[in-house]
Amino acid sequence: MPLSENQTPAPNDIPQDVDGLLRLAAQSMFDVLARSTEGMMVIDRDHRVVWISDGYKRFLPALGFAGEHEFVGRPVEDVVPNTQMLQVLESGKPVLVDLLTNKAGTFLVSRLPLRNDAGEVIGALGLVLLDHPETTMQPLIQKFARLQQELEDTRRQLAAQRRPKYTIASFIGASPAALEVKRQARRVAQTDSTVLLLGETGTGKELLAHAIHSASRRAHRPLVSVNIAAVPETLLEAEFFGVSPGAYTGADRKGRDGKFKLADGGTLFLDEIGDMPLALQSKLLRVLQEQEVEPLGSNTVLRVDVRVIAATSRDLAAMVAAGSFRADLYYRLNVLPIRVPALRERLEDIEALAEALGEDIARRSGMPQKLLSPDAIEWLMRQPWPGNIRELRNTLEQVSLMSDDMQLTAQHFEGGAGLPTATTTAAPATPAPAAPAITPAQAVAPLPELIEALERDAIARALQATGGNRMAAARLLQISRASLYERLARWPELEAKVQVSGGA
Ligand SMILES: Nc1ncnc2c1ncn2[C@@H]1O[C@H](COP(=O)(O)OP(=O)(O)OP(=O)(O)O)[C@@H](O)[C@H]1O
Repeated sequence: MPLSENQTPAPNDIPQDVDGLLRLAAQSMFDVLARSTEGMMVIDRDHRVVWISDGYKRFLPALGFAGEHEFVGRPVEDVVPNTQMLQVLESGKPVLVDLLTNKAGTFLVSRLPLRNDAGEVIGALGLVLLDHPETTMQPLIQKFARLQQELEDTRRQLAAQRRPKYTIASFIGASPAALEVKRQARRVAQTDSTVLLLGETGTGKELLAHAIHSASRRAHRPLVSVNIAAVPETLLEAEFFGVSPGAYTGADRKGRDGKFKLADGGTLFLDEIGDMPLALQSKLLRVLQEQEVEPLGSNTVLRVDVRVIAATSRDLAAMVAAGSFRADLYYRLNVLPIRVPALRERLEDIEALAEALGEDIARRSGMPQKLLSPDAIEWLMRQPWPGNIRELRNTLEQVSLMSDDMQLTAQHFEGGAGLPTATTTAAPATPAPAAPAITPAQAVAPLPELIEALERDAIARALQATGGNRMAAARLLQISRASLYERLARWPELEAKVQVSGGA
């Protein structure tokens, strides 16, 4: 029915020949492209060149052809080196932008499949969008090159940070106990098994983990560390296994690789494994057994090749007995245990350690290295060092910085700040009895008061031993960081002993 003048046609009624319009659009587009691009060609389903545009003809001499008659009619792969037109014929998928380089130059090209009404691929269309894109696309290429350079620099910096800081020779000491540790470290470095480093705080477990990694076949791959005690429990799972894109909104929207993925091909150092929450222990066990991780919010698994070195200052066997550490994980970790001796078990190493630590302190502070008199060495050997080498280092650093003298004697240490936690006259085999926290006069007092005095005193000593480092002090006391913080809040006078930066 004809429309009256003031009637607007409903979209469905458009009395147009849509097919005809589309054909026209295709034809116009073809003509525009044939004229405005650098060149165009069509091949049939037998990959023969059936047509080239006028623009394309100027490439023929560079491709080695005198004229169109030598080129058209021949298989495209015979006349255009490196062509990818056959792949488009085979896959039926367009390649919208690609770079093609051959003896005629480098070109920015597009390739589109041509289909008949039944949808079958009956040929392909090739477009040369830009001739010598290296000059025409210079600004874009420069920007791309700059971004690539920045990415490369960042990768290099990250690799440098992940490079092992220590080798086995960095573990100073020639005592039988130290030599035995180094022998075991060298031996386990040859294997790919899980290593468990057991020892008190500050004995050099982290140093050994780096050393084992750098002596292993994985040395050229990353060493990634996670201090389990330092990561809030709620974030640990994402930290370990990563987050798949879209699992969360906000900062993690794009997804994030977990430490296992980052350590792929290398080593993962799990410090303070004893602080691992029970729920995560079973997941860690699965990863150790299967070498597969499942990022949060994803239902695919990633294969990883990671060697785990775990460390703890806690008594894992006792934790297993108490039910706070899974027995199966403990056995899995305990394949190659190395017990790192306390400093008081290898007092003969103190001189060499003090020398090496003194050199490092001087280098870092920019001041000349101080000499230690024989009586200073003897004094150092008489201390119990509950904070081990970290405590020895803190003491040396504080006494060196407090004095202008070039030689440090026992007197400097006896009167200096940062004294070790207890002084005895004979070299002890076990920690020396500390000065009593409770005097005889207080000895008969309400039990809660006595316990509180003992606790306060123990915390003060631990903070002193660790140079005010709260995390190390909590480890030394074998209490959680949270309970140390709670006690520090209760006894503000102890806060004065906390390092400004070492609170961790
Ligand atoms: N044998 C050693 N030779 C030289 N320096 C050492 C040695 N052992 C430890 N150190 C130094 O002592 C400090 C503490 O060592 P490290 O962090 O490896 O101990 P840790 O056992 O991992 O301690 P924590 O359990 O508290 O994390 C570091 O500065 C380390 O370089």
